[in-house]
Amino acid sequence: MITWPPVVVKAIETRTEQFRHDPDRALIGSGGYTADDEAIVHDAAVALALGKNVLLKGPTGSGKTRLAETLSALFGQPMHSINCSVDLDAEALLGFKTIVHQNGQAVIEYVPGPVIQAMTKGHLLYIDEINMAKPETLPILNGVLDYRRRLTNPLTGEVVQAKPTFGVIAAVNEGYIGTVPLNEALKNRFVVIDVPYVQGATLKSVLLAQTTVTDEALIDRFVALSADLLTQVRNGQIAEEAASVRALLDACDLAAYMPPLRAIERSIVDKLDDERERAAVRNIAETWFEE
Ligand SMILES: Nc1ncnc2c1ncn2[C@@H]1O[C@H](COP(=O)(O)OP(=O)(O)OP(=O)(O)O)[C@@H](O)[C@H]1O
Repeated sequence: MITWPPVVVKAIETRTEQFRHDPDRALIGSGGYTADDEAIVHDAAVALALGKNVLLKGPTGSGKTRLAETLSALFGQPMHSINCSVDLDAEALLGFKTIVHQNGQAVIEYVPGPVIQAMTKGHLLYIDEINMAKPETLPILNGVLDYRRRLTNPLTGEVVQAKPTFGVIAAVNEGYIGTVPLNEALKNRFVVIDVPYVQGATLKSVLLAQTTVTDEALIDRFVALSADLLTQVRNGQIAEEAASVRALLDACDLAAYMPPLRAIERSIVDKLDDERERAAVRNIAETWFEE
């Protein structure tokens, strides 16, 4: 159980009340992030309550999105999402103009994008894969992340000032062996929270909660497999996605219907390109599961 400091308790109470009847309530996260270290959730919540931008840093499938959803659920605050590797242009962030017909007349209407919506409604904004943002997108994001919380919307010419509860959570796939580094000026605007793969008893509880497998002995072997895979990742022997919790959840789910080694082949091995890495994962899996 996390003991929340008063600043978080107050933010939870006021925001839960503020967004109780919000038309975007469907955008409130579902929660469910389980931490090895409670400081992860605690510190991220404190930073958000203080109006700071939070950067979740961790390898693929480590629960960053799940953690953002959990923070949204904690504060009872709707969250709008953008993915910088998909939502590449300004339109995807800020919105677009369209022609609508009103009383037989064609009028141009502005449809606000997720950044503008989150700012004007005081919601949370989740920016996934922020390190993949294109150089031309960065000025928009810099303005939003700035302490002034203000931007000039090029589509309307309006200066948009964010409501006080507006908060930004960003995520970057920066793992144990490093990926695309984040631009320093951008990183500087965040409080950074590391989100590593959970292990041991925490991983077991995640697998029990999110897969259909109920056989604890089988789950224990998957947890042991994960620990071994992670050691090999840290040694630089295999790619880090091989130790992804997401891939492990897939393997567990499949293992309810097929031999575990086949489930591991489909969920983990077949995602790796390098034959040496594939063999390494197979070898580790064979120490825990029989043909
Ligand atoms: N600590 C955790 N607690 C609860 N669920 C977790 C945890 N870690 C991983 N998961 C589960 O693993 C899957 C992947 O998690 P999620 O999508 O949040 O990862 P991510 O870090 O955002 O991945 P990516 O960087 O690829 O976008 C989800 O099904 C999520 O529920």
